Amino acid sequence: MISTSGTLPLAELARPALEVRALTRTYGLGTGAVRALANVSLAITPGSFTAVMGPSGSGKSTLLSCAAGLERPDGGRVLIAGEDITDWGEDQRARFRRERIGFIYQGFHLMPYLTATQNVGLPLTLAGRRVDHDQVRALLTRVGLADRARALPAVLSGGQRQRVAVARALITEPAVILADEPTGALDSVNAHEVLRLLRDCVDELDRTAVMVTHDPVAAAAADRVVFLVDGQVAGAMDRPTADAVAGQMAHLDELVVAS
Ligand SMILES: Nc1ncnc2c1ncn2[C@@H]1O[C@H](COP(=O)(O)OP(=O)(O)OP(=O)(O)O)[C@@H](O)[C@H]1O
Repeated sequence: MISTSGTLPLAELARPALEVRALTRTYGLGTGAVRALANVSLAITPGSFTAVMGPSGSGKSTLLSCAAGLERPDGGRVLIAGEDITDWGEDQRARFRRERIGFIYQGFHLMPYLTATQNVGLPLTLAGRRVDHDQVRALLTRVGLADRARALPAVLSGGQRQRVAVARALITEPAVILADEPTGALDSVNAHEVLRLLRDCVDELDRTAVMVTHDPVAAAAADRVVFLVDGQVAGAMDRPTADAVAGQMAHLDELVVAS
């Protein structure tokens, strides 16, 4: 789905923000080998919000890790904004990751000794780029934390910490934001707020987001849900509702049989 603001340049609209082609990832060898991903292909449209769901062990985290270049697939390709990162060395992938991918984790992963402002600016600092303090202030305002700019994570609530993490994920204007269970550690009010922020990132800032979640309510914030079962894409749902997603999750085995 394309953002309603329609401000993305045509060239960017034409190519996926993230594409994985025939991705395969196996852990271990011989009889103990586990096939975490088996021939997974996905193309994520710029300016869209995609949820990835599936049972425990279905390959969701492995998919995000491969998409981010944290892990190398055994087979297949990973392209971010048209750049094929599959064969790059670790240093090149790490640099690219810092600049072009925004991460949001279930456990926030903020630096405990840095203020909210410093945490938001950290990806730029690590990339050796100047931190634009007006941009950091604007992002903290967007996530509703303008008055907590100097706070350390320890004095922020879980919801506030995750909102700092959302601002941090946006600072480099990444090609794609990858969120692994971003609401998993939050109560429903804070979860709702974080989902609203992710939605706004897509609708108002033309960002692209891919979120792994177990929660049908969270998945319903996305434009599309992709279902994984046993390391394979087992179906997708556009314009999901929480009830429809929950219904589909209850029948995933049938989807695999049908696919
Ligand atoms: N480093 C690893 N070494 C061995 N096996 C692994 C490793 N990482 C993942 N696996 C296996 O690969 C499969 C997919 O794991 P993955 O973590 O991607 O699933 P998931 O859908 O994210 O699960 P969950 O919802 O429980 O987080 C599982 O069978 C898992 O045990």
